[in-house]
Amino acid sequence: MNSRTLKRISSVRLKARSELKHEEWEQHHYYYDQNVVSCSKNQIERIDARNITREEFIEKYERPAKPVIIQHLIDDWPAFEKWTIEKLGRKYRNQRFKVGEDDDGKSVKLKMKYFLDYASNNHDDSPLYLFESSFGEHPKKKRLIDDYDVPEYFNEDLFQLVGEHRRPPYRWWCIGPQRSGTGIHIDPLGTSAWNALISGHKRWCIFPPSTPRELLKPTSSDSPKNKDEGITWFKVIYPRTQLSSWPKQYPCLEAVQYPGEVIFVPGGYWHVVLNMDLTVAVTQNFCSSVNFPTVWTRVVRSRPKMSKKFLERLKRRRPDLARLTDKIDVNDDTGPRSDTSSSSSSSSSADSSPDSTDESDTESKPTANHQRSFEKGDESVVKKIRVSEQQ
Ligand SMILES: O=C(O)CCC(=O)C(=O)O
Ligand SMILES: [Fe+2]
Repeated sequence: MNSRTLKRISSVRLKARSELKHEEWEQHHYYYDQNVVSCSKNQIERIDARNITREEFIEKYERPAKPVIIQHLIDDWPAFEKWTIEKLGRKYRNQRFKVGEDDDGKSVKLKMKYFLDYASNNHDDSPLYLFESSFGEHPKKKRLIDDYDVPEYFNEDLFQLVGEHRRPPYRWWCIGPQRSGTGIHIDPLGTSAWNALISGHKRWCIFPPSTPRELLKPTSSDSPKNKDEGITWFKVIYPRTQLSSWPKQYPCLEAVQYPGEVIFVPGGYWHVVLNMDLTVAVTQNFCSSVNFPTVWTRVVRSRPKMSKKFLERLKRRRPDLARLTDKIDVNDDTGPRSDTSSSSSSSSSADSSPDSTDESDTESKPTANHQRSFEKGDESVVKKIRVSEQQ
């Protein structure tokens, strides 16, 4: 790393992971372990988008909530030419991108030129991950939007109805150094996701929604300072999933995602990701008419203000779904869960007035580097929900 990069990285590391001392970034020597960034499993079904219509995809994969890797869905994206590391380094050289959050939940940003130097030249156990959701609102960074299109399979996007400024964050542009990743989680608000890989390789493990979180989540005793990192999961939990004693009803679906492939993660599924080499990807979460009942329940509970606006817009634009909300019991807990319930009591006291404010504004995608704030925000949301349920 060049000395300017080193200087910027030291400062960013301190802000993004204040719990780690300088030498602790490399304490496990994962850089020297090729095993964790290798994988020969291929347990997620693959399909070829050229032979499957949107309607077939919805009936065969989205409605039955089947994780699947889709080939040839994004072959015509300009991103394959535009998002090479060299071109990104030139076009966005001095633009600052989010690589984490500080202890107050504020974005920690780094210029592209420093991040790319760091990405290819660090020995960190779980490197910083560039994970940017606000590129659409930025004069220069918004050019990224021209380089891809939402695939037809996923083009129903009901949160659009509430407006760009009111809707929860929904798209992330990501550059992941080797060994960076996303710890085990379920995506927010019951939404489903697609994740399109432009370059590099991602190792995925996916588990059914019913899998108990206690089985899947590393604890502080597993790894005091790194329990939420993707690589920690692969080191600590993954080996257990491969034993004959692992419960058969919670199968681990493991696969490598190759460049050009899109993975579909249905709402409610647990997933964990490790970047096996330097990756460039874009991912979006969505609410469609298929996952609407679950998402509606989650929105009413954790974003009451937004749910009112959403219903108002649905009445005009999707009266069928607006009518459906009358039949959904938002207190019914049998539906897919979130990964929010926790025995941890680390969150500060949350007030119990779910109708006065939306509670989960802090709920976001749990990248390794902002997982802590996701947990914090989420914890308080859960507490508030529990309080409101008891009332
Ligand atoms: O690191 C990744 O590519 C996975 C991201 C993910 O699952 C998420 O953002 O919810
Ligand atoms: Fe996710």
